[in-house]
Amino acid sequence: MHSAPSRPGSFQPSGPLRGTLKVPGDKSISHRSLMLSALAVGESKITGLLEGEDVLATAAAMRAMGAHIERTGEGHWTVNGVGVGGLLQPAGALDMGNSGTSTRLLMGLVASHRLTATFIGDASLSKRPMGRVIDPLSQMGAEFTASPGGMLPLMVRGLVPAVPICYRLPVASAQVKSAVLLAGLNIAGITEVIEPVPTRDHSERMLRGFGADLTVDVDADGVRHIRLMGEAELQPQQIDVPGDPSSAAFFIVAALITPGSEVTVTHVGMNPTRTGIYKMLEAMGADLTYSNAREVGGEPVADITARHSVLRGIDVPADVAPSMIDEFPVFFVAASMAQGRTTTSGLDELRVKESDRLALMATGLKAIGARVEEREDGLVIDGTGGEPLEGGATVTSALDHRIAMSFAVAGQHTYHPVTVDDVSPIATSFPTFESILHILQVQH
Ligand SMILES: O=C(O)C1=C[C@@H](OP(=O)(O)O)[C@@H](O)[C@H](O)C1
Ligand SMILES: C=C(OP(=O)(O)O)C(=O)O
Repeated sequence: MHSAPSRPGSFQPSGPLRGTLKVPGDKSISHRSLMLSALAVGESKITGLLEGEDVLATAAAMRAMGAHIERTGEGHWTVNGVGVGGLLQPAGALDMGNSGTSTRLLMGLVASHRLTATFIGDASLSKRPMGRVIDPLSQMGAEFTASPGGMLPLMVRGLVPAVPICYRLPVASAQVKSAVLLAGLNIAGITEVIEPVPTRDHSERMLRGFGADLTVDVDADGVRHIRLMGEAELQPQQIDVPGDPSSAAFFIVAALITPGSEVTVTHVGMNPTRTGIYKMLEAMGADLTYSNAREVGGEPVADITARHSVLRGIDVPADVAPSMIDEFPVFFVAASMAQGRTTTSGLDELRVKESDRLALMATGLKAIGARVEEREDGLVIDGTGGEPLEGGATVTSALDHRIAMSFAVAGQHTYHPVTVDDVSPIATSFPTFESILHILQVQH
């Protein structure tokens, strides 16, 4: 799916960043809205859908399994679903491109349907661990033939009727949680996921919104017990997808590090399981203000304004990690220009994303003059105190959109341009990133 040719990008400061912008729809919510709409009987309408390559991979897969999915305008999509249990045998392999979320959630859906599906992906996705979903889905009765190390390409043979399980997550992962819950939709009885560390809860919110019988209880130790009653009947919905807080974070950090900047991002999802980046930036002294707080389709939303701020280094508590898991690359950029030391830990998961994000960020930041120590589970960064970084180097993005965008942001406050060897992966989650950055640069 990530088929755009490789293309380098050069980023350099052009003075303050100014303006008001909207970022595309939330990637996690976009995937889920297509999947659940495809499992409802009748017509759902989605607005604000992210039209990035990852979400288009999900749309193509749901079509291949029988859903009628149509784009009716920019971000406007109509889905006629097949009903829970109604997915059909796809004719060919499902190409997941670069998208871990598509792969793991769809493996869950397929696991409890009477069909066999082969999942393939790009070079990055083919190195990512799928054992974490193969384990619980095998307990439910699905059969897997995977490449060595539990990787793609892999084949799933679903089972009907499959077996409901109670599964305690061994790793803090919303994708694993969601895979088990989505499998549970077509299994009689209660499927339970025990979540010791909270992760993004979009699946729970949206399953309930579609009419599933799902409860969440938090026990005395703060552990979440999520129970879903199977053989659910989902009702079609109208979904307005909020702007992606992970995408917004790039422009918020760009404004914070670039002197004279003031940027407002409107309609940003403020689900507390996603806002760790904003809390940590505020702890560093960031001037952020929130306005127009409201609720859209069961998710909190607000406008965020960021003004240039001299940030102070902090110790990021390890338990904040899940609520900012995709924002660490750009957070490291902010830390590299802060006053004093920033320490992060508990970030082993960053090594199994689209790239090894700890290694790539440490190498790239050092190449452009930052002081970074790479530890096994985090980075320790001594910032410049608000001074620009040196720049003047080419960094590697390794099929990782967030690495590419993070270095584009770093290039807003350097003495010499920052070159990213390949910016094409940005299209997986944020196809309009470069054009928005350009607009902010020229609106002085
Ligand atoms: O469920 C989701 O939509 C996602 C969960 C996270 O992955 P993990 O579940 O692997 O932590 C995140 O990194 C990814 O971008 C999207
Ligand atoms: C990790 C990410 O996505 P995925 O797992 O869906 O590839 C991401 O978008 O940063």
